[in-house]
Amino acid sequence: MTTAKKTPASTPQASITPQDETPEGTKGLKPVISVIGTGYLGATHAAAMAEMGFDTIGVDIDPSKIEALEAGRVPFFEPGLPELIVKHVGTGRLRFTSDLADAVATADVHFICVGTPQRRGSHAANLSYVEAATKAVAESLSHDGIIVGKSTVPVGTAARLRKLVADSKPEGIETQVVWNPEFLREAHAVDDTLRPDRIVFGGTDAKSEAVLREIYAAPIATGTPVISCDLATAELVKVSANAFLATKISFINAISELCEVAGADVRVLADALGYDDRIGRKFLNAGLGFGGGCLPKDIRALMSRANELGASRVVGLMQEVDEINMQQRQRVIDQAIDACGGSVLNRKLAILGAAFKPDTDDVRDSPALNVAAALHLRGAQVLVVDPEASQTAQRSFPTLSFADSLDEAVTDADVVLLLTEWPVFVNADPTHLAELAANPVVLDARNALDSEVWSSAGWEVRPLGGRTVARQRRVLEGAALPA
Ligand SMILES: NC(=O)c1ccc[n+]([C@@H]2O[C@H](COP(=O)([O-])OP(=O)(O)OC[C@H]3O[C@@H](n4cnc5c(N)ncnc54)[C@H](O)[C@@H]3O)[C@@H](O)[C@H]2O)c1
Ligand SMILES: O=c1ccn([C@@H]2O[C@H](COP(=O)(O)OP(=O)(O)O[C@H]3O[C@H](CO)[C@@H](O)[C@H](O)[C@H]3O)[C@@H](O)[C@H]2O)c(=O)[nH]1
Repeated sequence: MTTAKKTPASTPQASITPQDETPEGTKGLKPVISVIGTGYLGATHAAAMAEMGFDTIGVDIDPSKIEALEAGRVPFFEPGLPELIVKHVGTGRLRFTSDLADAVATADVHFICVGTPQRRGSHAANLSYVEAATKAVAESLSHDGIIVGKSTVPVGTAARLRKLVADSKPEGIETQVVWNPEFLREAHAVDDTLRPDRIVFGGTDAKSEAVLREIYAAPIATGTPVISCDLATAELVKVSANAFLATKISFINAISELCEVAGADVRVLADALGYDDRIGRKFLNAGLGFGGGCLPKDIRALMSRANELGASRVVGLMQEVDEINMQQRQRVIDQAIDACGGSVLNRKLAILGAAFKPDTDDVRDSPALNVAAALHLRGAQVLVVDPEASQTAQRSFPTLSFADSLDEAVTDADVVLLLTEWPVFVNADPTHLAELAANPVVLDARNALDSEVWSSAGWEVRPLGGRTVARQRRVLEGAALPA
């Protein structure tokens, strides 16, 4: 390690430390940082490290990603990231390479940001990328350094990686594997990285703790809590956070089903729950449910790992959360069939949204595309529109048809399905769209439309788990609730 000048005497215990208790020990040369894997997480982390003042080298095995990033182009859509990358490629503080050995030889702290997708044919996480990247870093070490895992991994992974590193590193080189899980959300990645809610360090000793505190000095100085704990706790904090968020969404979706049959309005209910600050309103939007590259695979990896470790209650809980989530997709498919009078065969369906959520082009496990593909397979003429994700969606679902504009998608549609609540859809002029559609029926699978406004413009609005305006009026006028 080229940077730490002084080593504090004691190893920190699990703690939440306020900003002004940063340990001594890293004053001097700034550590140079390598970031292994420059996808959604790694590219953002590398840019944020440069923004925090560190010379940073991003590494990826995908040469097309490196070529794009070196030229200041971000190979995916993430608001604010291109500006940050261009800025720091420009300042010379940030560079990208396919040469991992060169990056590791230059850097002191190596962040592992490669993917941990769901393993084929299993709920478990595929750890082959993390293992390969960590081993490659260990083998390439030419001076002491710290290996910092950021990828989301099942509990116990980091301890195994420590052994792998010990077996792979050159003789005489000192290194340590610690875990620093990442909580950024796509579409808010830059802000979440520069201004995180909390920072978790797992398995640090005094020296690595001091180096990490120096790296995160800027957010720590603004009061961001730092939680230092053992490796297993750090790994589990990350997975538990995603499990809790997924549970919150499936909870409200289960309640939405009850709202639908009882004639209640899930949006009003969620607002009322949200006023209780023990509950909070966030992640209580009922609808098509969660997708993306994190929540679905992380709850499944948790189920798999908990099962291995014999923690059966977590397995049961996550199984239910997953089932409720997947059932939401089926509910929308059933509603579309119902809205078409019993069959979607040869009916024209406008699908608004392909990304797993707004403000991203990520279509990994996208509920919208899942529904679009299922309806396409049932013989519907499906036309998908998305402001940013058409290209990524087309690559994953080449048999689906894509429109260039909202108007094109809605023209002559028998039913419109709002599946991803992009503002450009939610704020569209319903009067204009009603003139284009063959049938002004909209399935609001994200409960995002103003049903009064759309109804006034002539649309029949069918929300998922809420009441239609007509139904609200009937209820207000004293009509009996459905049995
Ligand atoms: N996407 C998010 O919002 C987010 C947020 C927090 C945590 N995470 C976690 O971060 C990890 C990465 O997720 P992501 O969404 O960025 O995935 P991603 O697929 O977008 O990026 C992973 C990158 O790693 C590269 N890679 C694979 N093996 C490599 C190797 N040996 N050397 C160098 N590069 C290699 C791939 O080419 C790819 O570019 C996952 O564990 C994920 O769960 C993701
Ligand atoms: O009330 C809500 C909120 C979200 N969603 C859906 O939930 C999914 C996930 O949304 P979000 O969590 O915003 O997106 P991600 O970018 O996948 O971020 C999650 O996954 C990341 C990767 O682990 C973590 O770092 C983040 O903290 C965690 O929020 C999306 O399909 C949303 O449409 C709902 O259905 N209802």
